[in-house]
Amino acid sequence: MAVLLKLTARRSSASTASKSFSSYLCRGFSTSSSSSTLNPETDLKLGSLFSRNSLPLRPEPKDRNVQWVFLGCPGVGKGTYASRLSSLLGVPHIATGDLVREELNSSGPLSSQLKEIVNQGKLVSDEIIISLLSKRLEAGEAKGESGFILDGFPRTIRQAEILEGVTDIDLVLNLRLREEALLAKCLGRRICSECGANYNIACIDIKAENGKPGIYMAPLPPPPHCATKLIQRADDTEEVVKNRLRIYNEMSQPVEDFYRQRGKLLEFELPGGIPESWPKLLEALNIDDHEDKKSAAA
Ligand SMILES: Nc1ncnc2c1ncn2[C@@H]1O[C@H](COP(=O)(O)OP(=O)(O)O)[C@@H](O)[C@H]1O
Repeated sequence: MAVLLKLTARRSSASTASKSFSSYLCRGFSTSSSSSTLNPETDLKLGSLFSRNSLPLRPEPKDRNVQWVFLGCPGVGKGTYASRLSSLLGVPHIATGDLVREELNSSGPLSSQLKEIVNQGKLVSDEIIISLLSKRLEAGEAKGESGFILDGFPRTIRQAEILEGVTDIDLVLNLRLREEALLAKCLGRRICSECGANYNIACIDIKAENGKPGIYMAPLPPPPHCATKLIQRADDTEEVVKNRLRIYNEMSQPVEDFYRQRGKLLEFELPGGIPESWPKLLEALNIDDHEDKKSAAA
């Protein structure tokens, strides 16, 4: 597949490179409550993983794959677009929500604690998220992965600071969608319990009003072999989604500002469903992929 990435990576200044993850982590978490579950042995791994790739070993953009972050409200489609771009660019799509759900469904020690937090729509502690992300990056590194598209991380200023302290993020894409569509999209989300593919049974048709354009998003129905195996995420109920949206709106502004100040934030308003949005997103990202543009609706 012919992909031409024209994006000029915007990198933070080299001075940030000397800040180690551990110093951020220790400083950041030293003031956290006594209920902190910080495990330095595990949590410091994120820093060592990144710092193995950091100055003086920190590679130049031409030597490494993209390091992007996707921000956006629950239901906006971060997972869909991050996953498409990850296939196109050959970098892993790492969604912290998926890492949390894997841990929650395991028989690990955090499972019941996570279930309670996630099913109320609350955020998991920075310590746990960093620990899960560290493990995922370490596993990826062992498989020779390079670059990433992070989806759902960072969600707090502390997470953003930790990430900024240990590696260079080239671009932060902030996906936006009309508020009215978000709840319906979350409630319509379905997952195949067998293959894990994501579908959406909601048909969103918001008429233009008060100068705002209308928006139409067709459902993404499952093929017959998945149709009988669909499940819904336990946190995709109306009450929990409303709570997630409220918490996201509360926490996201400072994270957006953090990246805006560093000149890394790219705002992208979704104009509709995948067929309308995907080619425009590629254009906004300066990515040329003739084949993919043609098959956007696929
Ligand atoms: N970076 C993070 N910080 C804290 N909690 C997180 C983070 N990422 C995921 N979670 C937890 O996992 C849940 C599911 O995340 P995600 O799949 O990204 O959902 P959403 O559709 O709300 O964006 C969140 O509601 C939260 O409890």
